[in-house]
Amino acid sequence: MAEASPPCPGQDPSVAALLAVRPALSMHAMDGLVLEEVPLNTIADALGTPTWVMSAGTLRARYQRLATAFRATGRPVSIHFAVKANDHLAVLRVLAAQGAGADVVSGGELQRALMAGIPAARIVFSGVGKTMPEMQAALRAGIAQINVESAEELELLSTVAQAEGLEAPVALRINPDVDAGTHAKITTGLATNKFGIPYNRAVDLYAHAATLPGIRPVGLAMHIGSQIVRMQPYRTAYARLADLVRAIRARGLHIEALDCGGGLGISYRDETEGAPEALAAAIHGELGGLGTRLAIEPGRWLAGPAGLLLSTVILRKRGYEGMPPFLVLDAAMNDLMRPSLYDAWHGIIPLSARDAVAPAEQVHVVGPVCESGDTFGHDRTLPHMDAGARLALLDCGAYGMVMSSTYNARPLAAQVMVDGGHWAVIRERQAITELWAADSIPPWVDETLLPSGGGL
Ligand SMILES: Cc1ncc(COP(=O)(O)O)c(C=O)c1O
Ligand SMILES: N[C@@H](CCCC[NH3+])C(=O)O
Repeated sequence: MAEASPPCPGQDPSVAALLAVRPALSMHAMDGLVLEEVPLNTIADALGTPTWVMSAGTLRARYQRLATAFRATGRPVSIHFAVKANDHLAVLRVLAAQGAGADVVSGGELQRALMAGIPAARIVFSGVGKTMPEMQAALRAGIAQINVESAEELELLSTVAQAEGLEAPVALRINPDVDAGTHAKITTGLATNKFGIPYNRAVDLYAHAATLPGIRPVGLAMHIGSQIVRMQPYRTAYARLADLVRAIRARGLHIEALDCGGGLGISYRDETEGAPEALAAAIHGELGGLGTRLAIEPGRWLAGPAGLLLSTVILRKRGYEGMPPFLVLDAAMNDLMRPSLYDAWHGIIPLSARDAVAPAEQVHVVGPVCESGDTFGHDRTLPHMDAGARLALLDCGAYGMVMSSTYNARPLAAQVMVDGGHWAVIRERQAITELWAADSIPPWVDETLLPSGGGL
């Protein structure tokens, strides 16, 4: 439940502490907060706020650290970026150029991954409710593997594959009933979660899969949750996976692939980040001797620290006497949903060097949406900021812009990618007219407007 624990007032990491562990960010006297080599004020001046910013250099560096950690074990894994974390084509292209494949959970994500240039042979398809058209699209594209999450889905896939005259390479996603020790809303490997096939039914279902027309069972998959920073849950889950491989082989069945899922956590506040080297050791230790191909599906660890959300303080609002003031931002829960949904903590750094060294004070940081849950943090200790001050919300590269909505008729924010000293808009701010462009008023709705006469 790491993220659910409320931050202790007065104990937030300082700006200097946040910067110390984020190598792509630095504070400069004149330019203020700089990402790679680009002053973030330059972007905010040009585009306004709220605006998302992704660092291509950070994506590459993190991919390389992950790949290197696994190569060092002598058993490289195939890395499938979890597209749900950030599905922007530019992000996918940067990772694809490093060698990443993709883990997709919908027909839309499959199309995005293909559009970004990720080869079908490097795509796996997870998800608890794939539709027949989605299965059809995956088979026609010739993706590497479909991770099947139930006996019912297996039957459906067999029907689709036969109709297509194709064979589906299948891994059964197992629910190991292991507590990943993460927030209740982002755990996926417990018996009470909807994901995966009960552990004790896996071997029989694998044997059954081998008899189904159109199905070629190739392996097993597992994903126990997200924002996992301790290795023990992984080790327990992978030990169960190894038991299943041995049991499947004892039945004389062929198994060649293990997908170890994603979930590696990052340091939002002051948690110790999940180390790729430790994950590689856990996978190597539990599964390395089985002679199968190995894959992982990281999302947050690769993309989270690569993204920021720039925002401006609309106003400082005084509350009751003796209570902290409210900093009302122009970003809101419709942009970054994680704090409202999971009580998630995101670091906040002013863009101006002068603001960054202002005396610290306690504030509530909120958005303008009409929900009390529209908050980025209660009792946060931040350098004093006045109306008009700009700031960056940190570690928003995963599950940030992909979870945005237009609630309260707020257009989706612009997106930028930074690479060294370059920056470019990678998605324009949504125009307000796009919000109702697909609306229509049925002809049977009375179109005659009452003459104004009443009203306020
Ligand atoms: C099947 C599957 N794989 C991979 C991921 C990526 O998880 P994370 O972003 O925590 O690495 C998820 C999301 O939790 C998932 O559901
Ligand atoms: N969206 C979640 C994680 C869920 C991962 C997908 N199963 C987050 O922001 O942390």
